[in-house]
Amino acid sequence: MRALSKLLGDIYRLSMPYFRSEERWSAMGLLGAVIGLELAWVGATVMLNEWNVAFYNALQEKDFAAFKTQLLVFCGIAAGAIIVAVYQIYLKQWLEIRWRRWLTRRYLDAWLSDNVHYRLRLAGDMADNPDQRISEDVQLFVARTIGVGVGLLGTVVSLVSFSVILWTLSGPLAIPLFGHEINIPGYLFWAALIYSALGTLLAHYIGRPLTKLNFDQQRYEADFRVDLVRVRENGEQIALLDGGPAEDRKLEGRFSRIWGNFFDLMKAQKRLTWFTAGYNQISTIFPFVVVSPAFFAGQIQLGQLMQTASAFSSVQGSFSFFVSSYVTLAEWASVVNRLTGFEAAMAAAKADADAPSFAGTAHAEGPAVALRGLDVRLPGGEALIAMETLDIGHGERVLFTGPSGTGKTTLLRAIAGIWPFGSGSVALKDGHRLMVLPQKPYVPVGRLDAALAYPHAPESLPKERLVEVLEAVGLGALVGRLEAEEQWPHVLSMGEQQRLSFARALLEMPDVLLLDEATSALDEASEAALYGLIRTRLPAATLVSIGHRSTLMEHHDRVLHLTGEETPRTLRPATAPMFVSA
Ligand SMILES: Nc1ncnc2c1ncn2[C@@H]1O[C@H](COP(=O)(O)OP(=O)(O)OP(=O)(O)O)[C@@H](O)[C@H]1O
Repeated sequence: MRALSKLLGDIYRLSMPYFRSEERWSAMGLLGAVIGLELAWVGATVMLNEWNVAFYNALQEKDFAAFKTQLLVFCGIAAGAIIVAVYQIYLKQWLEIRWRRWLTRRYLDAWLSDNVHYRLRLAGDMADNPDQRISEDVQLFVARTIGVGVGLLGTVVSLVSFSVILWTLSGPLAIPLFGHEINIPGYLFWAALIYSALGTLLAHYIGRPLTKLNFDQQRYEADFRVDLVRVRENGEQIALLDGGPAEDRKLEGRFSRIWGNFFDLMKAQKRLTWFTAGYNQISTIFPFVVVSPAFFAGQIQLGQLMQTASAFSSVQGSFSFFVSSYVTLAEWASVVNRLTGFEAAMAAAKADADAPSFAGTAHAEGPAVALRGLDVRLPGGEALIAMETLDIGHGERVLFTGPSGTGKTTLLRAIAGIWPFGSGSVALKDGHRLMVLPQKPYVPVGRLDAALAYPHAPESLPKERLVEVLEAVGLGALVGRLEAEEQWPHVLSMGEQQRLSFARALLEMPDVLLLDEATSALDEASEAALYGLIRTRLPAATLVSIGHRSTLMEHHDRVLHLTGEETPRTLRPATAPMFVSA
């Protein structure tokens, strides 16, 4: 019971924001129309129920004129029902796609703002496969909420309407007990209620494992898909390493989880189907069994028999809503769980982003970058880097060196404000803009000018400017393909991608530029040319580089070495033989 009220609470929390949003009027209008049509549908079934009396009595009495009239009446009711059915589906889908659009936009905004997507990845398993949650789960949630919600409402209205009819049609049942007669009014209603309540309890008991199995199934499917995409994206490296068989084994392992869980799902569904199929078969005949004694006793005619049986099956059908929709309800519950978990994980990541670990107050006077009391940690809490004070002056060029794995990149992440683990203060001069050039630049698939201008729209920059920076970084040969749509991350060599990254810096003109082995794929002459370009084009920019090459030294004013021995590590002026502090 507690689980049910939690589920209902979660559904309310997930649904309400849309009906309170800026789209609330269209949302409520569409929902109102869908509900109205659902009620009209129930109205049509009530009319059909009444029509049963006249129609079957006409048959029993071989009254051809009445039969013809009733056919016409039927055509009228059926025409109305057809219009209702068509427009109900149409408007339901309209509401569905609008709601999905709104929710998708909301989730995309939340996921992509404040680097929540990156924080979620660092946080690990809290929200697996966000891609699946934003695409499939949102669609399923909206479809199921409208479908089940409106269906449930129709069921309740139908239940009330037909219960009244059934109660009126069913006389009291006299049961002899200890020499007395007990009269049960509306006994047909009670028979339908008991029959359905038993069915519901049994369906719930048998189908209970389905919620968790559905939840797991969606997760395993998504994991499998993500690994397939990784193979596609890293095809070249896998081919060079001859990693096909290894990927095959891994994917097979992934699929075996789908396979194993699906078998459990099949078994659970089979057990439930044994029950629901049997239950549905009995349901077609059960009303006649209950009503027929009155017919054979001559108390009612065929028309009344048909009307009563149809009212009985409507009441019993309404009561059995839970039995017939158990699989859908189980799927809905697991989607609600997944979205609730996703929202909670995003909210936690957003709260972390609002109180960043390394936030410092921007200063009006002082160095370009000021680090104070830095304590950078790993996600598990282990100390990585500790540093009391480091000031980097305006226009200064500093090189961080140190053995691999000592934490240079993580330090840069902390300075850039995306690393959430640790404490301390990183402050920039007021109004200064910071940009990072990573070792492996992100190059989106699509047009080259979009990759170059990223994250801005290419139209926001004059084409001559794009051409000019492309030529400046030595990619002049690509000018003719600026508007070509290609798989640029696969087409461009790593060195060319690093050049593209420098071109972005020329467009962006940041005040502080962090370069994380940003020239590692280039020859020394090209590296010197690109650093020279930054020096001439961005003479006032403060540079913080990470690198292992000794040739980098000549492009920097100061070298700081991250020691590899002790933990937490700290930056000291370089004394290692390879580097001499400038
Ligand atoms: N997301 C993460 N989760 C767990 N550990 C991490 C994560 N990112 C980095 N680390 C660990 O932090 C340590 C420092 O990594 P980092 O990439 O900062 O080193 P680095 O000095 O830049 O290395 P390299 O010179 O090889 O690029 C490594 O031991 C790494 O395994």
